[in-house]
Amino acid sequence: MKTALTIAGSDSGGGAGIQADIKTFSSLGVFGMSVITAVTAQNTTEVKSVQMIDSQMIRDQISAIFNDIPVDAVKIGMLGTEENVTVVAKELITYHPQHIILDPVMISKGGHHLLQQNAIEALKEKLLPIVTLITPNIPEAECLTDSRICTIEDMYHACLKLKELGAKNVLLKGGHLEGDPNDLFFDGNQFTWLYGKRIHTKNVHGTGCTLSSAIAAFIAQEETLLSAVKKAKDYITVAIEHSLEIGNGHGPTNHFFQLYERAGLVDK
Ligand SMILES: Nc1ncnc2c1ncn2[C@@H]1O[C@H](COP(=O)(O)OP(=O)(O)OP(=O)(O)O)[C@@H](O)[C@H]1O
Ligand SMILES: Cc1ncc(COP(=O)(O)O)c(N)n1
Repeated sequence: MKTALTIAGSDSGGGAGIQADIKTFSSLGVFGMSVITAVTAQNTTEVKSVQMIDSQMIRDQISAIFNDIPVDAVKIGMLGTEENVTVVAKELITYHPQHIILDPVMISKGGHHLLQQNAIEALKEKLLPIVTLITPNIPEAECLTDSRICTIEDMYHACLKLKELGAKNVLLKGGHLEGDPNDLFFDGNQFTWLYGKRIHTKNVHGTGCTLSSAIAAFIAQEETLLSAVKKAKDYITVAIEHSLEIGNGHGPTNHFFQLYERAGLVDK
């Protein structure tokens, strides 16, 4: 069985972070493992508090896994602090997994900062150049490239700027712009649009986490990067289409639907 590792924060509400990642891995038939970087007290309406895990513990979790279990793909989500960014980059250079997908999580849907300001430079310098793919949303790409992204043209420019910063492949998610959520994939040479249709729902908690984990799961199963990205876009679209009315705020996406579908329990 193929394996995937998520290095991310825990979401007690179960919709984003480690919990969304592991659900995605399982739903896509990949054995999931986790390195927890932070514990958040969170639900569908807010992040109440955050406790960072110290960097020695993060190092220990990473080495425990890599010294025993083959890792076919890594997904990185919330890292929180500069220290965590540095230790994760250092360990990944040591263990050198073949595929690393970086979702540069900065701010939660509710506006809570999940990455300290002084960690952004470290993420750009130490992590961005060593990953296979970075999957920023529009505000994250604006922060990383120090530019405004309002139009399609701006999206192309942001991808080129991320390449200048050392990114090998970019998936710039367009969900935060008006209109349909079209994402732009750039492999350093060619641009490919992944077109979406906006689903009108408030239940979009953890969509970025789910998308990046699905990419990791497909890459672990030996899809090409472009194919993994396309299949992951289909996965998140269905997961949002069937998202769950759980909690009073932004509810989670639905990973179980895929399992029901595979088992022939529902019609597509
Ligand atoms: N309402 C929607 N309908 C259909 N697709 C959507 C919708 N919102 C987002 N998407 C898609 O979901 C994926 C995740 O994008 P999004 O921009 O929500 O990421 P994000 O902001 O990083 O998510 P999060 O921070 O919630 O984890 C992208 O492929 C995006 O196009
Ligand atoms: C632990 C953790 N990781 C990531 C997110 C981003 O998800 P969202 O933007 O939907 O709040 C989150 N809220 N919590």
